[in-house]
Amino acid sequence: MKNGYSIIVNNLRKSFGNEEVLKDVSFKVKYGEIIGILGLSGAGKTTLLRCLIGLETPDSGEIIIDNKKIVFDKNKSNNKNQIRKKIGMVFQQFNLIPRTTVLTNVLIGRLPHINERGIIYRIGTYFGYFPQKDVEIAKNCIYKVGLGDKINSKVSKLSGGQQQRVGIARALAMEPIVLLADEPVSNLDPKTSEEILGLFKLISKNDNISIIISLHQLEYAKKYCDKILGLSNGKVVYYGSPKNLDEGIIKKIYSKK
Ligand SMILES: Nc1ncnc2c1ncn2[C@@H]1O[C@H](COP(=O)(O)OP(=O)(O)OP(=O)(O)O)[C@@H](O)[C@H]1O
Repeated sequence: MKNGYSIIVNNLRKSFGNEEVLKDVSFKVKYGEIIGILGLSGAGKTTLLRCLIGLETPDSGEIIIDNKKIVFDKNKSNNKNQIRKKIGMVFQQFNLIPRTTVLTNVLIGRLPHINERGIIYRIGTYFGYFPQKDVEIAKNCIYKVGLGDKINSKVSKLSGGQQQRVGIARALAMEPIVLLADEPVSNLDPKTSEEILGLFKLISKNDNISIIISLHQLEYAKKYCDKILGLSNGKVVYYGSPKNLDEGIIKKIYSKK
């Protein structure tokens, strides 16, 4: 089991035009830790997650994932794709292919690994052929999220909570060391939201995967996260245990300034 930090972020800055959205953001995440990002709408939560997965290029600062620094410079050798394979993403809108089966959706999470094996494998997946080894990994992930009886069901026939479980299984099929989830429960009712957050917690502990979740509900963050990252106007105003969150800190997180 890996110890130490899966992600280290140092002095990250990101602007869009004249608006500086991330202002000197620094934090470290241990393997197996679950982090909740809290902040007002527009605080920079999504931008931070997008920087971590390489969808946005920071203006300056450092991101180290699994002890490897991400190279942002377009002119230098780019290791972004290698790093990206270590990070799975779970979306608010699930981002699944509704007319296909749970298994097919989860197998998509295997593509970065399969494509790496060469053009023949890549063509195979295009025609729906997936190596048995990858099918087994995908099935295991489906069992892990509690959908063992739905492997061949169409995603469109599943409830919202079940669809989000498929999204989690697809991210797990990448065999990541970090899972990022951007408001993964905003489209779910309270009971289902808690089930999904409970599943994240279980995965982080059982599989030693770090999970970073942006959340709008303070109560959920307190109940399910090991640490809270409070972002206000692009700045980290709190990083620590939910136990130490007091009224003053909560006010700071949810203030505009
Ligand atoms: N691609 C972009 N181009 C220009 N501005 C952007 C872009 N992406 C985000 N922004 C701006 O950056 C700021 C932070 O946005 P971000 O989506 O990161 O906030 P958030 O905390 O995730 O908000 P929410 O809780 O509403 O999702 C906002 O002012 C937003 O308009």
